[in-house]
Amino acid sequence: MLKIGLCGCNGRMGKVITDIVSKKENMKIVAGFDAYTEKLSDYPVYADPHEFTGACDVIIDFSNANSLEMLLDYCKKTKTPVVICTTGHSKEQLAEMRAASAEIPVFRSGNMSIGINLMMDLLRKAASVLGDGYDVEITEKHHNQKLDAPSGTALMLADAVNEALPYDAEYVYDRHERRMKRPEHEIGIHTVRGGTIVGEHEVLFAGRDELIEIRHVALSREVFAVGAVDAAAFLGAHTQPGMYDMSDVIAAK
Ligand SMILES: NC(=O)C1=CN([C@@H]2O[C@H](COP(=O)(O)OP(=O)(O)OC[C@H]3O[C@@H](n4cnc5c(N)ncnc54)[C@H](OP(=O)(O)O)[C@@H]3O)[C@@H](O)[C@H]2O)C=CC1
Ligand SMILES: O=C(O)C1=N[C@H](C(=O)O)C[C@H](O)C1
Repeated sequence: MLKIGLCGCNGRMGKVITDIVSKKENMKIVAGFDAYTEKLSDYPVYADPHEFTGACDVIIDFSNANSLEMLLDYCKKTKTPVVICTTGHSKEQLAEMRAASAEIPVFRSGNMSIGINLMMDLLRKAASVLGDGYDVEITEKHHNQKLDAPSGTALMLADAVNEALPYDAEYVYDRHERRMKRPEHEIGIHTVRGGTIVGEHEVLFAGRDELIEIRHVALSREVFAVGAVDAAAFLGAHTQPGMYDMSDVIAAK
C-alpha cells in the first residue's frame, strides 16, 4: 500500500487527486497539508508537514510555490520522495530542488499530462527540422484563478524548443512596450486568463508563407491528476536520489 501525503489537498487539484486515489486499492492518502486546514476528506490536514507524526512513502505537491522550502525541509529530514507539480517557482527555488535531489528523489514537471509530454517530443523534432528561419511564438490560456504567468507548461515547452534550436533563444514575455521589428532568435510567450479554461497551449512556428501549429487542450484536471498519481507510484518504486520527470514514468511503462 503506497502511503501518500498530499500538499495543497484542499485546492482544485488536491480534490481531484483525493478522488482518484480513493478509488485505488494499492494507495491511500494518509495526510494532507494545506494553508486552509479544514478536514474535507477522511485524512487529517496540517498547515505544516512537520506536524505530521506518521510517515508517508511519497508526497504529491499541488499547492503554491511558497510552500517549497517547508516541503523540501520535511522531505529531506524524513527522506520522503516528492512529486512537485506546483508551478511558478523562482530560479533560486529551482536550484533548491536540484540541491535536494542529491539527498532524495525529486520529481518535477510543470505538466503531468501524457499529451504535453508527447508534445515536447514533437516540438524538439519540429525545432530541429525547421531550425533557423521560423519564428516561434507560444500562447497559453488558463482560468482566471491562476496565480502564476506564464504557465509552467509554457516554460517547459519553450525549453524543449530551445534545446533543439541551432541557437540559444531569448524568451520575450511582452511586446507591448517594444517599438521594433521582431528580432530573430526569440521565443515569444503570451498569456491569456479567463473563465474556467483548464489549460491550453499552442506553439506556432511561423516561416515565410508557412505556418505550423502544435496545440494541446486539457479538457479536465483529471489528465494532470492521473499523471501525478502515476509519478507517485513510480517514485514509490524508485527511491534513488535524483531529479525525475514524466519522461522517466513514460519510459518505465
Ligand atoms: N504540473 C501540473 O500538471 C499542474 C500544475 N498545477 C499547479 O498546481 C498548483 C495548484 O493548482 P490548483 O490546485 O489549481 O490551485 P488551488 O489554489 O486551487 O490550490 C492550491 C492549494 O494549496 C494551498 N496552499 C497555499 N499555500 C500553501 C502552503 N504554503 N502550503 C500548503 N498549501 C498551500 C491553497 O490554500 P489557500 O487557497 O488557502 O491559499 C490551496 O488550497 C499551481 O501552482 C498550478 O499551477 C495545476 C494543475 C496541473
Ligand atoms: O494552474 C493550472 O491550472 C495549471 N497549471 C500548470 C501550468 O502552470 O502549466 C499546468 C496546467 O496547464 C494547469
